[in-house]
Amino acid sequence: MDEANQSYLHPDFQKEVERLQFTKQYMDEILEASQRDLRAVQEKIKESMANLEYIDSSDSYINILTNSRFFELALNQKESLEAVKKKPYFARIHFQRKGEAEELLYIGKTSLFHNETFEPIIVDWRSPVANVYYDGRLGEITYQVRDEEYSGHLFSKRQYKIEDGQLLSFQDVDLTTNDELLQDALSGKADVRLTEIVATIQKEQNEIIRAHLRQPILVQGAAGSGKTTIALHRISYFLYTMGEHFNPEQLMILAPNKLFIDYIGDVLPELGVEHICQTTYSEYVQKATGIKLKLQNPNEQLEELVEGAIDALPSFNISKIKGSLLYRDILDRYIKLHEQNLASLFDEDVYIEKYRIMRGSHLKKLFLTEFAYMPIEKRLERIKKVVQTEVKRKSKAVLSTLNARYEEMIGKALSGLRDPEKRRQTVTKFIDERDERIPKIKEQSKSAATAYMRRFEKVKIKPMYRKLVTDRLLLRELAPEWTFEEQEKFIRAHAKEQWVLEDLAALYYLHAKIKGIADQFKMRVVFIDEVQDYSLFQLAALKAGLETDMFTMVGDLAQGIHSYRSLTEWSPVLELFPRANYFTLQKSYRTTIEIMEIANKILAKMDEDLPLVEPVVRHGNNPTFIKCNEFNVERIQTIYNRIKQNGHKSIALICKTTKEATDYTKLLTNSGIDAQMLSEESELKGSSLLVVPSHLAKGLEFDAVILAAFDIPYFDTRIDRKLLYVALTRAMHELYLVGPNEDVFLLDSVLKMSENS
Ligand SMILES: Nc1ncnc2c1ncn2[C@@H]1O[C@H](COP(=O)(O)OP(=O)(O)OP(=O)(O)O)[C@@H](O)[C@H]1O
Repeated sequence: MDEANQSYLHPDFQKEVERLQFTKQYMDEILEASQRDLRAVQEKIKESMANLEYIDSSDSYINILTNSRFFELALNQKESLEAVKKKPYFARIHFQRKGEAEELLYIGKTSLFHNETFEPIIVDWRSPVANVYYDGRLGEITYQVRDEEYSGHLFSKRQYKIEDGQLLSFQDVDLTTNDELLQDALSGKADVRLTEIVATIQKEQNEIIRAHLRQPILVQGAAGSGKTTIALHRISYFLYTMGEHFNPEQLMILAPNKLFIDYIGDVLPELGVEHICQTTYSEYVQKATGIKLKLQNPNEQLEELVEGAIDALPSFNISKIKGSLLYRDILDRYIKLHEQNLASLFDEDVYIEKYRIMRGSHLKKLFLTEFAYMPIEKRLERIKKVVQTEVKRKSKAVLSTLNARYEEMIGKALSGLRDPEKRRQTVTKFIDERDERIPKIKEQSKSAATAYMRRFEKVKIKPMYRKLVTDRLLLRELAPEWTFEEQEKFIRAHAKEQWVLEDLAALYYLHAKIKGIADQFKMRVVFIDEVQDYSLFQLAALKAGLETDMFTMVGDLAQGIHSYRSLTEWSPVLELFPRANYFTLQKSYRTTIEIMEIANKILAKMDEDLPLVEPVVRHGNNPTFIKCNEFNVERIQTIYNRIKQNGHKSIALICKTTKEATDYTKLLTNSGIDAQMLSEESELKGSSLLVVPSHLAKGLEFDAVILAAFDIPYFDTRIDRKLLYVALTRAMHELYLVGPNEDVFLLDSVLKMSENS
């Protein structure tokens, strides 16, 4: 029997039970107190936090109070509080900070402090000292709090299994012990959606979660290495550490599709993250630019390629070109041209009546130089303000000079002209002239700026872009790198007005450079999952529009099924983000050793030189090949039932294309099987057999996967190898391959044959 299972025999067991009891009781007290007298408790907590800076990262009472989320929960959400009460902490460290007394710190999902003794009852997993738990080593250690280094001694780490508020067992861990909590977490997971992993975050994952928050990061991580999970934990850590200084609405996660947002939907609230923006690139761009587009299905092209086993794409591949930095350069030239056209309109000066108020050349200089850091139309708005101010100031001067001059002329006429009739006539003439000019000047001064600026018409981005892709002469001027034939091909491809995903970066970039991104869409921090499916220009456009490089990007080149239009290597991304820290993750936490062995065979066939994935030690059934010449509902049902009997809940039938998925779903449902075809708009339900086109399976995971290939086998092409690899790596526990032979899965006879075959 292992240590954890006999922990009730441990001399500390009773003490640990009492500690849990005490914690829960204290939580109840806080809950009651918070409801009784909110203000008084707040004050007390403020006082008591004053000396605990090194435990939480906060630098003020207010922050500490914010960090004590437990208290907030107590105030607002009884339900969440109950959830925390069921499992107040998952680990304990026995730690001595240099120069301080030894402490036992209990680590949980939220912090809780004693408001009289000032002692931490639970320390938040995101707090600096909790890093000691994740960092791995026992003995002398150091940790950082706001760039300052602290040192101390870590005597022991203990992990707890607590369920429904009851202590089941605990285990002391060091580097030599098998991480039981992790094993448990990996084998017992049967959720359709992703979950939080705070209790079992591994050292290399922790390094990414806590990597410098003011620097971009790029992670190349194997399938199932926890990229998505880590990105979400980093968001939680980021918001916790930034505290009130950061508005969560300015943080954006970009996910591949709506389905994926649903898939990760549970984790963020579990991690105390709220109000952040979760969207897709396409949705974000359309909102930020205010341009509504009917986009062609971005997977159509992929499906055409995989159905036809097309491997060699033309060298002038429009999708790829639209994602390149050369395309950005072409747009830059286009913007420059537009800028020059506008600049030439400044050749005229600003006048009121015959008085020159401002020189056009000065305004032109403002436009092209001083204000050049702003988007074009923002510059024009600023220039209008400059003109308005100047008109106001100068028109006052003009008026007072004119008034004075007329006064003088009238005075001279009165005193200098002897003939009364002539005097009267002259004076009247001056008065009439003055009375006519002055109001006119006043009137003109009100509208002079607007009248001058009228020549600068605002552009509409969509037609402006459409002109670029359809106007031969313009393209000749702006894309001299392309041959005549390439230019013609490009123009022909756009004869019909059709919008594709690849146009979004261009539209966003034009909008950003000409109109600027409105504040509510100006995210300060961006998290991108599946970043290998982005083009360099998509990333560059976003970076330019948001004017920040604060991106956390995670992806896997081995899963780059859209590489015909997106990234194939990381080096250009690192050039685009020169401040970025680059990390790699090689271990897979999702799949069993047996499944990973098969997936690694496909990985080894890829052109990219990616190292094989190391599965975390966890065994399962051998993947099974079931020979079947055509799709057979009964066979699928037998496998489905077998998997269910094995106790697994989330089960997917992965097909190569959408068409196959649609056909098979029909066949299954017609035979009374509860099958649901997944689409980008679906909501995830765990109860049925999910039929999933391979491209849509990316990012998701299932207890068991049945991979079917009949009509369209996986070809030995670049894209198909990746699609197949994605499909194989979705399975956590069981994998079945159903098809006429193993070749359709690019495998030779390495699989165990099913007894039923
Ligand atoms: N430290 C951990 N403790 C427990 N479970 C973990 C840990 N790390 C990852 N996992 C689990 O491994 C699975 C894979 O994680 P995740 O989906 O985040 O990986 P990924 O790298 O994004 O995968 P993919 O690239 O294939 O989409 C999830 O079930 C996650 O909960």
